[in-house]
Amino acid sequence: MVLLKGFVKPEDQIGMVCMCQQLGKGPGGFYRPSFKNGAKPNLWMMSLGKERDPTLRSYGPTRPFDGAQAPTIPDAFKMIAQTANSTASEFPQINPDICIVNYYTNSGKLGLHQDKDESESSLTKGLPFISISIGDTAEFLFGDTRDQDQATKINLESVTFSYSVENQDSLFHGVSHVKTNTAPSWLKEETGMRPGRINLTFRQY
Ligand SMILES: O=C(O)CCC(=O)C(=O)O
Ligand SMILES: [Fe+2]
Repeated sequence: MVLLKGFVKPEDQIGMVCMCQQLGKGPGGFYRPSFKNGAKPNLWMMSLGKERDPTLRSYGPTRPFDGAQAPTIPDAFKMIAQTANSTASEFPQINPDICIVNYYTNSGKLGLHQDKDESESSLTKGLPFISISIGDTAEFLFGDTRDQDQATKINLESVTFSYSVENQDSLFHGVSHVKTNTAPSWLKEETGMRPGRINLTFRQY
């Protein structure tokens, strides 16, 4: 995993938040998913490019509960993700066709999991996910097992990182909590963003 601290410039963070606010209110916008175990964490989700079904753990053109199509990934988003990808030069370059946008309220969290819903070919090639975090800082956990106590813990501020997912060796990761009132004040002033954190993961199916 590579962590590029402060990689996304403030004006780009502001632009991304405004675009997420706009897309989030439209068709295919933010909704509160339920997960396989029935959990409904304080998390809102929106899929761009392809629609991800977190219950079935698969992708499709539309989402089952309202038939909405996933909005297109804005070119500006792709450009930022691809620049991060080429900066982390140890990873192969991806052409993202999926972007999962998560909005965590201050009580939001995401249990340790592996991302394995992408195509066999993407997973066997070990293509990276490019992850961008904006807003309040999160405590991010990662490790080789689902055991939270053994996981490494890092703070993800408004930064970006990428991690490689490989078929047999896929990283467990999750968000234990979001730290209240840690977002940069200019972000709130410029966007009116509510307390919480936005995370975008760019993936190639
Ligand atoms: O919010 C994060 O940093 C992680 C998001 C994530 O793991 C996912 O959407 O699969
Ligand atoms: Fe994930």
